Amino acid sequence: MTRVSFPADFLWGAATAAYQIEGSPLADGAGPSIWQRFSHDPRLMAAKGDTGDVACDHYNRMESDVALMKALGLKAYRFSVAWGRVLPQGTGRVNAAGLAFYERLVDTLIAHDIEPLCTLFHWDMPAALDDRGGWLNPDSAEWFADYARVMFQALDGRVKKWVTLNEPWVVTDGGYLHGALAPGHRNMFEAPIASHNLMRAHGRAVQVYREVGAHQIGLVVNIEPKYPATDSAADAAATARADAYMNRQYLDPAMLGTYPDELREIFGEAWPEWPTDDMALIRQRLDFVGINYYTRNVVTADASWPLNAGPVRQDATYTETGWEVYPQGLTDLLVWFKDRYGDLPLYITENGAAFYDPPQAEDGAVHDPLRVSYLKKHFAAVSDAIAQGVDVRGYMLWSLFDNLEWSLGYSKRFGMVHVNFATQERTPKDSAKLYSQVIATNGAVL
Ligand SMILES: CO[C@H](O)c1c[n+]2c([nH]1)[C@H](O)[C@@H](O)[C@H](O)[C@H]2CO
Repeated sequence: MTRVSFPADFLWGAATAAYQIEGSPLADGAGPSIWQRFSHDPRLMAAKGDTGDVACDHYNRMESDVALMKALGLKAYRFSVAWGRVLPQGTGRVNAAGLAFYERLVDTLIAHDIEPLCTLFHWDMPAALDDRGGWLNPDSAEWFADYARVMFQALDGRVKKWVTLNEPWVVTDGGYLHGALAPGHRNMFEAPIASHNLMRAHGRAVQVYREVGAHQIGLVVNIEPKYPATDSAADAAATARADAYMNRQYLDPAMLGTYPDELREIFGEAWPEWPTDDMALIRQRLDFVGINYYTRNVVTADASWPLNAGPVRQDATYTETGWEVYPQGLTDLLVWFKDRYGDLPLYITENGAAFYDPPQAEDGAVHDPLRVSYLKKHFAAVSDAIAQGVDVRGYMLWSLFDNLEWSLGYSKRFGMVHVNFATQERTPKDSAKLYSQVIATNGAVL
């Protein structure tokens, strides 16, 4: 590992998402999202009773939360917009009060010299659009384009880095194939359709941005590098299937205008023949790509697992969400991206870990040594990739706050700032104190 170093203007920040932190999901005329429905349905929600009704109460605490971001020294803050706050029915009438919250958030960030990075879609589709088929409806691309236009026209200039979608793979795999996430479908024929329409929506939003925007726009994908358990041909094929399904299924169309060949084998009769025009729509020039990295997967051929590709547990530290701590995977995937797709600017738009933290701070402190260790190793991994010529421009720690970890509820704490959900008290953990030093010294403290 070479000495840790970062470019002088490296953008150090933190990330959150609307439904995970805001609370007040129906306030001021907002329309419900599919996550409002899903989290209130005990048949669907794994952590029954955990909803986004309050979360971190950020909707009511925004100003003090931004002041806390400033105190931590953040240079940037990646947030998402709840589509249904701005367009309660998903299309049509704009809810001025809902849009005003995001204008206040952006203005407050700028007043504190914190750059806003805005994600348009972080999983919380308006329920009214789900009633019209959601991402299964081909009209969803235009619904999203219209919503994006509203946001661009309201905030572009104050927001200079836009993200269309957060992790289309998770939306598709979790929401349409395995049912663990909203809207909770379990249908192999639906998954490719939802996935393709998500990517069409991404393409349309970028086209709209090129009409009305003046700054930068990108896509955020989760990448989980896949490593064969052995050098056998069967494990190599299983690894290629897993990589195609999770990683290349989204970057190849966005960057190359093609789907990986393995997808036809994986989905079989459930894989449609896509119109060529769609592939041209999806492949839009991007100003950056955001990479969400948490862990890797070691793969072996195993017919008892989807894709005939099963995970092989390693002799390593694992997080509360069952993810191996493997910082080398971040370096490897960044070099892989550059080699496969070229020298596009990249941001680490999410990286972090859930380890056990107590529900309450003790003596005003929360000691999280495992997270401190995780973060130090992953900062170094980013530095190693930069040293190998990868154009990484910034890092957004996941997450600023402990928050609603989707269907897992509040039990999985990813925050560098502890939240006591009984009192809403915020307490910077030791990891936040480390991060402040890393930001202040641009990594020299590592
Ligand atoms: C498969 O893991 C993904 O990379 C991933 C991990 N995470 C995510 N995506 C989401 O973008 C966040 O909303 C989650 O809270 C966060 C932690 O689970």
